[in-house]
Amino acid sequence: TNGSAPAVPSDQYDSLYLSPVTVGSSTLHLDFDTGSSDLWVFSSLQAQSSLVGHDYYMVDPAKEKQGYTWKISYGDGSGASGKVYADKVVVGGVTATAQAVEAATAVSAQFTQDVDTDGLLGLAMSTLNTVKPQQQKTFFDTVLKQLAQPLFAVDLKYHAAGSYDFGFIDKSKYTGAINYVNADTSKGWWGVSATAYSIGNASTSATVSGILDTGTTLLYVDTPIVKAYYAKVKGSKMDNTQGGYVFPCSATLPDFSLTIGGVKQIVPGKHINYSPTSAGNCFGGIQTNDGIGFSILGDIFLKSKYVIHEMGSTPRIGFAQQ
Ligand SMILES: Cc1nn(C)c(C)c1CC(=O)Nc1ccccn1
Repeated sequence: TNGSAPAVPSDQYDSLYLSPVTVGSSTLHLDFDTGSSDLWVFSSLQAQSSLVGHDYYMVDPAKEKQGYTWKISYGDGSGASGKVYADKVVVGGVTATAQAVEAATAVSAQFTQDVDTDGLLGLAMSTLNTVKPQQQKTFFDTVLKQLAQPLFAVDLKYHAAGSYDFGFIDKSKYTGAINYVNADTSKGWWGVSATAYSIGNASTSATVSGILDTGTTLLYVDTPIVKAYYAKVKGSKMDNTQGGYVFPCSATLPDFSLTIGGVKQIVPGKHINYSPTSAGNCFGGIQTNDGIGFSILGDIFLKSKYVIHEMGSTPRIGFAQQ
């Protein structure tokens, strides 16, 4: 069986995208995350005060995987932990009958405060799954064999609802050719490399290695590239109190592109105006990766493309223009 689930922006700035998932007998709204590999949910194991505003998973003790635990921390300092259950998970009509469902007992403030997000559904390699004593499969790995093709496609949109397709490529969702490159999955992520970047119509040769990450809002690249980009934005500055580069909301932002597999993958300048700040300027969608040693191609990069993640004998990534 193949299937498709909507990806709805959680707010007016596309901070994250939420997809409806049936977990046991509840429908939760999860953030599908190609940068991690745990399916975790807000649950009845948590204090009631943490559940206000959230939909949550009503655990059934009979389904608990006794003695199993999980604990995840993300690069931005957020995290969660809890216990593990085996239950039915349905995404767009695709059913995993005994999927490892990681029920939270504790979650960090970033997640508790975001009342729209009821958990995450990881879509990176299962080698990054945090469950102990036995690592568990992602939803995609669990259903892989029942899909017509071993792939899922990501169609995030700018200030609009997109979708995640499982098992098939939807020709109505892209124009032109799909450009495929091999994925570097050696670190558990969907890794890609670019051979150049461009700001406006000026191109610079450089190696930009990064991971595709639907669970990250912005596009994080090496500091020299960030500086070169905002040098082209009048009135822009690094604002440490806001935590990144800001600029006048009236500024014209140049397009940015990464050349992957010989093809320029363009991020329209308009997409790089992420949101207004509390200080009356606007926060940039391109920010520094703080020397973590790789780039994070988050939603700002992804929302102009249809991106196929194919787990064949050689994992591949396909890029097409929306
Ligand atoms: C924002 C960021 N900074 N640094 C160093 C990294 C690695 C990130 C990406 C990140 O943490 N993404 C995330 C956060 C919560 C849930 C899912 N993905």
